[in-house]
Amino acid sequence: MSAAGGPQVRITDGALADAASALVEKLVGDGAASKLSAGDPTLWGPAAEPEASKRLSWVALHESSRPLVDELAALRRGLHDEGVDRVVLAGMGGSSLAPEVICATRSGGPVGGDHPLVVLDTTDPGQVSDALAGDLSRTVLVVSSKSGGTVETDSQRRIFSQVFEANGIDAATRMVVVTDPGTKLADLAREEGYRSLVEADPGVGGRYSALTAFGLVPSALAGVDIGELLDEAAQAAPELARDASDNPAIVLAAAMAAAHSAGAEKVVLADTGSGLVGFGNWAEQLIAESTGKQGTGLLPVVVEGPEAPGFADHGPDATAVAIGPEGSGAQIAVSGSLGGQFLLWEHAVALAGRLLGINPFDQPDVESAKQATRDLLASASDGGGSTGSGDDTPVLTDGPVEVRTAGDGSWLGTPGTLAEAIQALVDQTPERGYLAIQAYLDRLDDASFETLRPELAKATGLQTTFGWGPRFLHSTGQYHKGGHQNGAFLQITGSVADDLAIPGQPFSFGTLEHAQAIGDAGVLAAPKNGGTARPVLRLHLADRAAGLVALAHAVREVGR
Ligand SMILES: O=P(O)(O)OC[C@H]1O[C@H](O)[C@H](O)[C@@H](O)[C@@H]1O
Repeated sequence: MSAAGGPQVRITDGALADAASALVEKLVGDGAASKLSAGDPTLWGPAAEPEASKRLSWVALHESSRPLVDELAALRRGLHDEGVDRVVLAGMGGSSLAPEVICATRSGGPVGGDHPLVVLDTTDPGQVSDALAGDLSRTVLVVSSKSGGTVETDSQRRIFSQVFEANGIDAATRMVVVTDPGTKLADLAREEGYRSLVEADPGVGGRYSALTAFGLVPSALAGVDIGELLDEAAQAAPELARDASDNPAIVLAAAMAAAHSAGAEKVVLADTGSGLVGFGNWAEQLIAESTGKQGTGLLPVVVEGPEAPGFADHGPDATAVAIGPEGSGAQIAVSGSLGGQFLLWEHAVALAGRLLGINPFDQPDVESAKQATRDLLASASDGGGSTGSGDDTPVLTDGPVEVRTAGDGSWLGTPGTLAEAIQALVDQTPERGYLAIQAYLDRLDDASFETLRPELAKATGLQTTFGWGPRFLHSTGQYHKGGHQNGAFLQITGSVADDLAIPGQPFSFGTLEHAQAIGDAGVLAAPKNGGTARPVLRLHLADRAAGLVALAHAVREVGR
């Protein structure tokens, strides 16, 4: 039995438990759990070994991150002594998802609470402006990037720096950098004399970095007791290292892999009262980016709760996973403390990678969308501002919504209305496929767009994901491009009322956001590995609020 208080995994579906048992025994027999906990890089085969040998330090972070507890407490005290207590985090994917969950969970909710953290993981000009409009006299900017070269993070740093100075604040005193040793960002932090440079453990990839400086620096500055978080992980670690059939990581890995073998590649995640806030948004990067490659993988579908469409009523292509107590409809229930669940899911996904036969530490398709964006920006600055092919004539304009496709859009035909266009996309979705809504908007001011996910899932019976762009590019984007090629994509962009220049760059935030959307749409639509092109419907909203109303009405007319 698992130790009391440690993470727990229960397969509540008898057929799935039976199917998983052979894989449980295989992992136990291979000694996979103890090898993983000892940092053995051979578990994923010879091709993955070079990468794996640089990516396994996360198994011991509950010990190696300890020195950060006192170091960060001192940094926080220094800032507080100067009245600086508003923490803004500039970072994408693995550099922001964990601290967002940590701060929201320890505050008891996503907004406000005892440990507020403003997470800036966007290029949407409105959302960037709102972050800049807070009380700058009390603000510290944590600039987090493992590679040190992520364009969103660099752009956010540039504009904060400019606006601090414009307000008479010495920007260098308000910048805390988290990055790997030797990056350009580390050099910059030294040259500019930034307040603090925290070099992270380079032996940990972004999505496994919750308990490195990437997860801990913003959380500690926001006042979270990070020692307690490490204690929770330390309590779970011995459980996860056991080569035993009740090791929760083995059970979870075996269940996900057995479901995958049976054709259920979607993992539907619903919180059933775990007390963890937004945990699914962290887990989805770990699952999607680790497994979604070479035309295979597990697609995480984060839903609003156990009553949401796609959870209890899912079809044979999905497995319902409760984060929290098991409830009706769940086939797997996962519970435990926040630190314990971080470590549990990391172990389980790494072990599932072994069972699926993929390397869980690379992300081979993420770069393609970044390159497409760079190409578009380069042609825009040559050609005077337009982002090129993305500004082509709409196939249809229905009220506030302009309708376009990407790649070979012949599947769309000549729709007469927005509803007909969405219906055409749904009709293109393969049997057991999925729909992905990708909204390049302001995830705070435009939060109501999230209601489109359950509406579309209900109307079509298809598993449906929702991602905010460009945030999802660093999370589920790998799966959408490299995983099972059975997705259909509904991309939404919106008009920008007040664009913002990016200091020192030839493009603005609005241009960058637009180029990211068009760049990714082109990559999604392009046929991969000899496969066929995938449908991408691009909707541009000339008016965001009116566009949402039009979309909501259109979705109600859709069916399957
Ligand atoms: O931390 P950074 O180097 O800025 O990277 C942020 C994110 O960028 C990419 O999209 C990777 O695929 C992610 O795994 C990573 O978390």
